[in-house]
Amino acid sequence: MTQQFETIALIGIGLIGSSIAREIREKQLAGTLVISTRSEATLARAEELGLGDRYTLSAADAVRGADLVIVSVPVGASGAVAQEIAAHLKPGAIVTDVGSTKGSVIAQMAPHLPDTVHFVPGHPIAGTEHSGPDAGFVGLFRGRWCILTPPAGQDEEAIARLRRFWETLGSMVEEMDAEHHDKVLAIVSHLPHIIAYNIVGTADDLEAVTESEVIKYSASGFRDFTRLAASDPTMWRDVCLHNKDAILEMLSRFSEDLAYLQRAIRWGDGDKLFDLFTRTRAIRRSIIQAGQDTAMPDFGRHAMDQK
Ligand SMILES: NC(=O)C1=CN([C@@H]2O[C@H](COP(=O)(O)OP(=O)(O)OC[C@H]3O[C@@H](n4cnc5c(N)ncnc54)[C@H](O)[C@@H]3O)[C@@H](O)[C@H]2O)C=CC1
Ligand SMILES: O=C(O)C(=O)Cc1ccc(O)cc1
Repeated sequence: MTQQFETIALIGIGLIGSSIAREIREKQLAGTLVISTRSEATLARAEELGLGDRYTLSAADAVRGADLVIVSVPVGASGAVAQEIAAHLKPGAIVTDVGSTKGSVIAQMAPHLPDTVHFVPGHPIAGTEHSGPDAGFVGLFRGRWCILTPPAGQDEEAIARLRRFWETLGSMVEEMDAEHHDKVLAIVSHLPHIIAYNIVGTADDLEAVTESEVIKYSASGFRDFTRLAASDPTMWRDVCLHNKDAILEMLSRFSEDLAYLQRAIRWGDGDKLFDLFTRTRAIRRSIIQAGQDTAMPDFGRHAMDQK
């Protein structure tokens, strides 16, 4: 493959950062790949794994001379990273991130970044419940969406270069505004994780009563929840704190619908239950039939946007 950037700096080398690093190396997308993270042990591990060409604990040092800077840290740390790198960025550099929330990352980073760089926030909708540099792998982004949320008026060439980068990693790229991103992701990604954390927590509380039955009889439905509930606590604490409004809005809709379901069960209203379960089964089947089980569902932009 052809080199796309002379120097790429990766700040943060966990699941996402190290997956990107492996792709860059395999596809030879950078002349030089510089890796930075704040923990000495993680940086040493990245070096052992041979993920980059140069390693440094200083994010400021890492971005000097870089044409593309990718920030891959928990969203709550993005402001501090932006502040640290701002004065050392090369004019004309593209600065991006991979954070699961976009409004908050933009609010934290943009005020620090100089006008001489192109800020194009991004979010690959691909991941696992694992974290750290060992968890990454080539192919994570293949066939997955990557959403870019550039501010209005951002340099088109910078957006096009970043789009091409993600497409080279196998992603399908879509652009949308940060507010819409945060609402869509609240329902398709953030709520499922919160519900998983909650149901596993509830089962854990019940375990005192049922002894070890929760583990013993856990069927695949419960096991699926435990996978999501094993996701990184720092990352998901930050997602909850940094997409608060959209998550609370979706949680309140969810609670209303759950109360409807609860009432149907209480009053033995089998028709209501059957109708809902039939509708949801059709949604799953249509996704599978269209071969789009990796695609972002179109939840209807207008419905999502109205409060
Ligand atoms: N895990 C997932 O499935 C996905 C995560 N994301 C987003 O990607 C970002 C990174 O997540 P993961 O790679 O999963 O996390 P991770 O926990 O595997 O890695 C985070 C990395 O950031 C470093 N770090 C933490 N605070 C830092 C700071 N202040 N300065 C410099 N480095 C710092 C850690 O040492 C580690 O190298 C998060 O913003 C997350 O929301 C996006 C898509 C999927
Ligand atoms: O592990 C899973 O099922 C995920 O949902 C991964 C994931 C987690 C966070 C994101 O922002 C995007 C994807």
